[in-house]
Amino acid sequence: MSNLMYNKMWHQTQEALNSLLDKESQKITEPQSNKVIIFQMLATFYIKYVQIFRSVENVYDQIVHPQKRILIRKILDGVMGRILELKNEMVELELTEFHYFDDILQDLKLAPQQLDVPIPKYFLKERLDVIKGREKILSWILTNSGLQIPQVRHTVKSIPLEEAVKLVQVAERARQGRLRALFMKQIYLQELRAKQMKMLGDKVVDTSTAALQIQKVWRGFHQSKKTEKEREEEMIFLGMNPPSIFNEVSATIIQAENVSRLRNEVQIKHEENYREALVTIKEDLRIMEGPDMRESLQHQIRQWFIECRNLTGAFPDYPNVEDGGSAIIFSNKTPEQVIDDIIASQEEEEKNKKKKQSDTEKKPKKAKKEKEKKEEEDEEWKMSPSVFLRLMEEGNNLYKDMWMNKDESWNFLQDYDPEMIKEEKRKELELEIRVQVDELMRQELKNLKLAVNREREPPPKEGKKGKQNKGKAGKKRKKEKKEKDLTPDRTIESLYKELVEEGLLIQAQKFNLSDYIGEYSYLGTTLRHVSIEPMPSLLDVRQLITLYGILPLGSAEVHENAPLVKSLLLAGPSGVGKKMLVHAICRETGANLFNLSSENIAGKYPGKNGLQMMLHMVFKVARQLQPSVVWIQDTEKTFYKKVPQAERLNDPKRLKKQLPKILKLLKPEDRILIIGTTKRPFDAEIQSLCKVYQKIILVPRPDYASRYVLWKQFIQRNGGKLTKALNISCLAKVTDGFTQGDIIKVVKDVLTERRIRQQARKPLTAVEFVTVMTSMNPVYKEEEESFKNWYAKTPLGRKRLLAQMVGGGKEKERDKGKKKGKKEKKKK
Ligand SMILES: Nc1ncnc2c1ncn2[C@@H]1O[C@H](COP(=O)(O)OP(=O)(O)OP(=O)(O)O)[C@@H](O)[C@H]1O
Repeated sequence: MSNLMYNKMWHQTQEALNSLLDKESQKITEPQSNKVIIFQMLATFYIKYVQIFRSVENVYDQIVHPQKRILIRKILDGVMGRILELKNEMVELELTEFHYFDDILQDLKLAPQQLDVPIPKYFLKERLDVIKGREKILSWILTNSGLQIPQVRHTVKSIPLEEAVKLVQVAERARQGRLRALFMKQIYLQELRAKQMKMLGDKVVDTSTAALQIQKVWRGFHQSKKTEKEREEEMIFLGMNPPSIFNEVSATIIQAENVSRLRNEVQIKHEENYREALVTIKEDLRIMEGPDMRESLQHQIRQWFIECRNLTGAFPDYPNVEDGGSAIIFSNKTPEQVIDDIIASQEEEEKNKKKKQSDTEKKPKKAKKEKEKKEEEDEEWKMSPSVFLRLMEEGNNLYKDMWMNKDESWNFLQDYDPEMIKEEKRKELELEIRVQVDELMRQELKNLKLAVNREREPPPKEGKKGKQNKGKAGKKRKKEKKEKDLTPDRTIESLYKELVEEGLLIQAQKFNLSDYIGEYSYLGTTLRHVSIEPMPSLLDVRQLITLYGILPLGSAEVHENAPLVKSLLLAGPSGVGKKMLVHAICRETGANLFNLSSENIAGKYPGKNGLQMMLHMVFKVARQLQPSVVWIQDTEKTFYKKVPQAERLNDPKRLKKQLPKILKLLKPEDRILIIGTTKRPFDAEIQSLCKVYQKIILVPRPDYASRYVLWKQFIQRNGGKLTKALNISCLAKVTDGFTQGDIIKVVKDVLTERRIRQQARKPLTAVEFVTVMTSMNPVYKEEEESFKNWYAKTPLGRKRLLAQMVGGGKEKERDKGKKKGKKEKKKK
């Protein structure tokens, strides 16, 4: 697409954002008490923000104007953060991590695919060099230390020469044998035909009957082929079968991809031009306008000296550098105003002191009143204050002021706008020159005072300042003491190397989140209406991973200001893709992957001090080279109720006491996520487990729809061909209870190289897969139930159960609320 098109897209998105911001600011102030209406409102905002996010992300990825990109990035981060804030609101309101919007999607005429939260491409694109460099270093260390996992390759075995000759001989004789057999067959057939001719030659042949016979057979054959073809065409026409070009990538898409790649190159070039221009334009301005600026500043300040003396009879005191120098005088204020301001601020300080004293006396009474107020407010729901709304509003205002009506007819190539840089740099330059001028003028004032008034400068109050500084430094030192650096003399590189060699820092596998296949749950809301808690679909899980894992790790702005998620627990049966999701998070954000699984740390860094050193090293490197993921596989072992005899030697509970301490030390600016995965959460002490893991995601086994997609994709990826003989729907139905891991294994077992070659003659059938699958164990209902029961004991699960029990008629109310809403809509 062209520059014009992307500009148009941006303007449209801004318009949509503007109206959404207006609506939100109206709704936020209205207190609400009906939970159904609140949820509908939150969900609608959420969906609309996701739409805006999708298009802003696309625009940011493709627009080439460097100054526009700075603003769009700001808005993009704002929208991302707002989505997370709204999600958090919904979780607190509905007391569940999974939300279903199918009814709202229907109202808004949107497809479920449009609700997919995209992963901004800039997460990787803007750090590509760093990530690639780190990958290289990692694999270099791994190969040097002999830890590199051998890549799955067909190894070539060397054999002795004699054996090799024998092999070639056998193959050659077989080839000759096959040729000879073919030759013999031809001779035999020739002889047979000759014999038959001899026998027939005696009979009188009726050529017309023979022709008729041949015609009959041929016409039958021809017609059957034709009918088959027509039937196929009809099925395609009716949309029952995909057209033959369905799987081919069209030329238009290839061209579009090329164009977007080219645009990325232009983007980088414009970015470089812009960065160069920032320096050159400033230097030019310094040469061209600097002297004038300096003179006019000096003139202004001198004027101020004289005016002040005329008004007050004495020269003024020059403002300190810490107060902003002469800049505070000329911020559209007269000297009297400045003096008045100083007097007013002194009075205010005294008032504040008095207030504080009286406050401490009144505090108990106030606290009581506040409590009562809070209780009242609790009944009426109000949106929590948002950081990102302000950010988006700032961005939106900037857009309106600068870009909305800008004439860009001169800028066909969409390179930087020099005038805007000049404006920005002029301010910077003025500030710089002002500092120099202040220094000069301070001296001049001193001389003036000496010459005219014979005054002497009062000595600077060093004593006070010195004391203040000391106090501050003292406080800081106290804070620093809390986080002791156990490795002050070591470089990050050496720590990194050691962690890799110890197997604590591992290479993330190359999985993208889009590789995690699944289908949407289309019945979520319907099931909830009839009081059945739907099992989340795989794509719901994928969505949560994006929201809680990828977006905050990818963007520092979002991580610092959005509701903070420090730890995440993925619980589910074996083979549902928990490991895959962890690797995908690292892959999508370019994060380092630390493996602190109990099996991996067993025997490493022994003793209490050793453990502390290990954790210190891991989190020091994780912090410095953020974003990072700290993965604890089979995390239930860390929180075992009772350690099994066989595992006692490993001391799996080593991390139990340390984890809460580590979590406390993680600050919003540390982009580190602790992820635990478990297939047996019921073996762990639930309280301590839930204390460590802030968010718990139950990863389910695939439902019918997901299994259908999984079978199809896995078979195709492994070289299988889908024909009418292979009934995927039947396969998906029969394999209820089996996980993705099982399905992959079966597909790989069935689709051997030989079987793939045979497909042309012998198409694949469902029975082949089912036969292999019978030897596997599915996830039994009991296991699934125990997962659900366990989840009901987690804090969020318990809260939800309680809420359901308290508001037994909640679902009815919901229906009523919905009906009410619909009626109101109709009235309108
Ligand atoms: N939704 C999915 N789409 C595609 N592949 C998947 C999906 N889910 C799982 N897989 C594949 O299934 C296999 C098993 O997944 P994985 O090892 O991540 O499961 P797990 O839940 O961590 O198992 P365990 O608990 O036994 O360690 C992997 O090869 C993974 O790539």
